[in-house]
Amino acid sequence: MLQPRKTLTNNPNCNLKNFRRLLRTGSSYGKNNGEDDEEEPNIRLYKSRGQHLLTNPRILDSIVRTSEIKPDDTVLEIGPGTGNLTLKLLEVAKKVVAVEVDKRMVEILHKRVTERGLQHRLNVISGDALKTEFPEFNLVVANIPYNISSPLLAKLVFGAKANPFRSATLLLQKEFARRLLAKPGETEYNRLAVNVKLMAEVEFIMDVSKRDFVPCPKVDSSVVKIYPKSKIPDVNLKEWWAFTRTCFSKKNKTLGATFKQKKKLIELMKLSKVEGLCGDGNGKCLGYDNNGDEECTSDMSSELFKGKVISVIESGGFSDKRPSKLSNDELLQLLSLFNEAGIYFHDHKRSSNAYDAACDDLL
Ligand SMILES: C[S@@+](CC[C@H](N)C(=O)[O-])C[C@H]1O[C@@H](n2cnc3c(N)ncnc32)[C@H](O)[C@@H]1O
Repeated sequence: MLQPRKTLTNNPNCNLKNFRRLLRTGSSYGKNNGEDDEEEPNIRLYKSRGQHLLTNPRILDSIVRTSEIKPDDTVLEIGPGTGNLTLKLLEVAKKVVAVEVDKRMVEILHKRVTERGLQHRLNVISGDALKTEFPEFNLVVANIPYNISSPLLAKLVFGAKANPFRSATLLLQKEFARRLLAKPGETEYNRLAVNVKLMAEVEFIMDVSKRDFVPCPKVDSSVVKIYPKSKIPDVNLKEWWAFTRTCFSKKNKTLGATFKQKKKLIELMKLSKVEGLCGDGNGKCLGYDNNGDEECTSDMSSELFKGKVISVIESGGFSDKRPSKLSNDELLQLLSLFNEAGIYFHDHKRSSNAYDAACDDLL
């Protein structure tokens, strides 16, 4: 069940002067030119739905400017809320497709857009953006609900082949944005960065203060711009996700140490097709007992497999390297060496579509 916020003013960092005005959900912030003065019904905002409305017109304008919208663009907006950003998008785009899960927001949005006579340019989809099949669009601009950042990003960047778009200008939680922007060797560099960088370039645009939202969230935000790559490395994505999950389970451990773990080796051995081993994925002899505790004495498959894995890592000079310091090119090279040796990471018996796997896994 959705838990409404008990109070919207309990954060001392909130700008209370603007807060009162902004309880009328469509109101603008700071200097008002009168355009947004119409009375809006009060609305209870839900934290569980990430309902923090961006209300500073200067930031809204910067986002629109940064997005470089052309007059014939169809913009996808996830979570339009009461339409503060939508109205600005409608001024410059040919069309806006807005996906909003909260029916109350949809109602307010329709009302505000109709009052400005812009309804013919807006297509509102009432539903969950993660479950909705997006109609055609060529640009994304959105202040998204932060609780769906990871799966939504996966849906956009891994879906870009089917749904190509020029760029996505997104307002994200600052820490999340930092991770997306992180380079190998930086503390924030993790699997999310690695997976997104496979498909897209990420550019930092600006930081946004928590005081620019109503209600005021606990965290600051950043705007980033994501550009899907025109040339994507030729790699099996499911295999890539499973491989990066293994590598980044302990991102600061050396790969030599990670791949010597008995449990990890057993998992890999079940999925791999390495010649000369009896543990060939048929569940017969895996070299260890079912718990992975006791070594099987009937054959030396597990030892052979371990030797194979180690020789692959050594052949590429990866034994002492740590995933947190590897570039995507290096990771791709290692995965390719593994696959060439018949060592696989993805469980092909696990049925999942590409998005589901990415959404489960991206972080
Ligand atoms: C951070 S608010 C942004 C509102 C507005 N764009 C703004 O900038 O003021 C996020 C919006 O996303 C909506 N939302 C939350 N989860 C959603 C989902 N799964 N699919 C679509 N919209 C969602 C919320 O109801 C809310 O209106």
